[in-house]
Amino acid sequence: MSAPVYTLAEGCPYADATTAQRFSDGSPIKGLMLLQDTQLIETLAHFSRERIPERVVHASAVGAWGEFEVTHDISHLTSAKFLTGIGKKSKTLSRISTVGPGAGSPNTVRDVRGWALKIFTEEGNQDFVFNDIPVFFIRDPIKFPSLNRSHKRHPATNVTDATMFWDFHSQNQEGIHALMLLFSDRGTPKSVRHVNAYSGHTYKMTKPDGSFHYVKFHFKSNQGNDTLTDAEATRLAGEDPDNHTADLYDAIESGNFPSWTLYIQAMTPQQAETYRWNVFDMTKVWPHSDVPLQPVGKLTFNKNPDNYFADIEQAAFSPSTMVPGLAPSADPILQARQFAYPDAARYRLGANYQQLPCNRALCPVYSPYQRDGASTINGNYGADPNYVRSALKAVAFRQPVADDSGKKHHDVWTMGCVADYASQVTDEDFVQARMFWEGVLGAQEGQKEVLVGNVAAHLGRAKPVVWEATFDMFSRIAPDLGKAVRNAVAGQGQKTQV
Ligand code: HEM
Repeated sequence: MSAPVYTLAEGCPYADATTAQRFSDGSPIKGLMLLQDTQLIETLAHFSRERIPERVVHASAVGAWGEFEVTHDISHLTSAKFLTGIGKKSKTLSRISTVGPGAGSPNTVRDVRGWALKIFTEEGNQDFVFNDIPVFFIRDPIKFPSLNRSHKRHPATNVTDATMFWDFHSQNQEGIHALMLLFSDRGTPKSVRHVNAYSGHTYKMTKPDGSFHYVKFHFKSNQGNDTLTDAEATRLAGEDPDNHTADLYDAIESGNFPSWTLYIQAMTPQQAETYRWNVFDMTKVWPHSDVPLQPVGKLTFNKNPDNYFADIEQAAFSPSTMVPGLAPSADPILQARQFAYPDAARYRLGANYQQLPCNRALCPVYSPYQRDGASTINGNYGADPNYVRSALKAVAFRQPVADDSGKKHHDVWTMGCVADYASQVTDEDFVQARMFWEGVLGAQEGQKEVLVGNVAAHLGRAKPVVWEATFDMFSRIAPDLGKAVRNAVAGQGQKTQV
């Protein structure tokens, strides 16, 4: 292959990429630089603009291209075409991230993993913006900035701060189930190939007749849900901070393609009405014994990005990006997220971020009432009318969804009044955390001690002023847990006993 001819960014060939033009008498040490030196000026000016705003959360990540294949028919639940027809395949783009730390931070820190997936379907893009734990720390969206600030850096010291972390969580105890998962070894996954991903939220699967089911999504790793111990994760963070990034890249490069099985849990609206837990409360799971998992399809990562910045940093995922057949539920966190992600993408990438190659739908896009703006690269719909209902050019529309009584009952809001609302914590919020403590960790030799040790190591770095409230919070799960955390913090360095 012949070598590419170097040019400036406007395409003009240039003699040497290392020269600078200067005015001199030939002396090696004397000379003045010239403003006409376009190569030097463009090189320096572009360098200062290489960074775009980092994601305010989930800044550090790894990504891959892939494929989703339908393995089980669920056309009785949804009209979404990418889920209809066994064997149907769609191209995908994924981005798996830590949440709190900034870009370039060690991969193995104790944190939730974000798990974003874009499925390029014949009906437009379907984004799943999930986490590797099935519950969330809050259920009131206004708390989201506070939650994340408490996990990040202190405003004065700029150091991550255990006191802020436990102060937030001991005063907002609805997150106890998520905390239990975070401080088990699931908070330190072995690699991104070994994490599961969960919608957490309840979504809706809809049919054109207006009927629907409530669903939760689960992507289970076919590599197994494997973890590191706290000590292994800490060692890797120092010795091999890019460990997860390199692991995924190398696996894909060597043809060892990781895969996940997609399952759903589905409930009718009537079942949701009488279910023990509010299906719009993201701090609760639906135990599999209540609502069994149904297999749907297989996701495989099969291609590394050609360029990280172009494919992964510029990728924009949003829970609001949904194809016909899927819809948001009334979960307040999910509702808030419908706004937050496109808003963040416009700030980070500009008004036309959907036109970037990594985000561009593969099916035809005709959105002529959204045009112009910085970096318009889609032809801008030429001379087509830029206003609605023009008689000059016919535009076809999707058939509206019929209204049936089931839909009316859950989606038509005829009574009520505007009121300020904040959820309150009750004993019921500790039930599932207790099920995890007794049923899951209790069934695995030594895992209760692991969780207590992980909590104590972190809480021990916080100021004592937040300890009592935190011990009390863990006692609400089980008195032995609260006592064990108290003893472990008091006796840091001694062996943990539960
Ligand atoms: C009120 C609640 C939430 C708000 C306001 C919120 C907001 C945000 C924002 C602003 C970003 C950065 C987006 C960007 O710059 O492109 C982000 C990223 C992300 N969020 Fe959330 N978030 C919320 C809850 C959640 C929940 C519950 C999950 C998982 C179930 C989640 C998963 C993610 C993931 C995976 C990313 C990274 C997306 C990517 O890779 O580009 N978030 N969130």
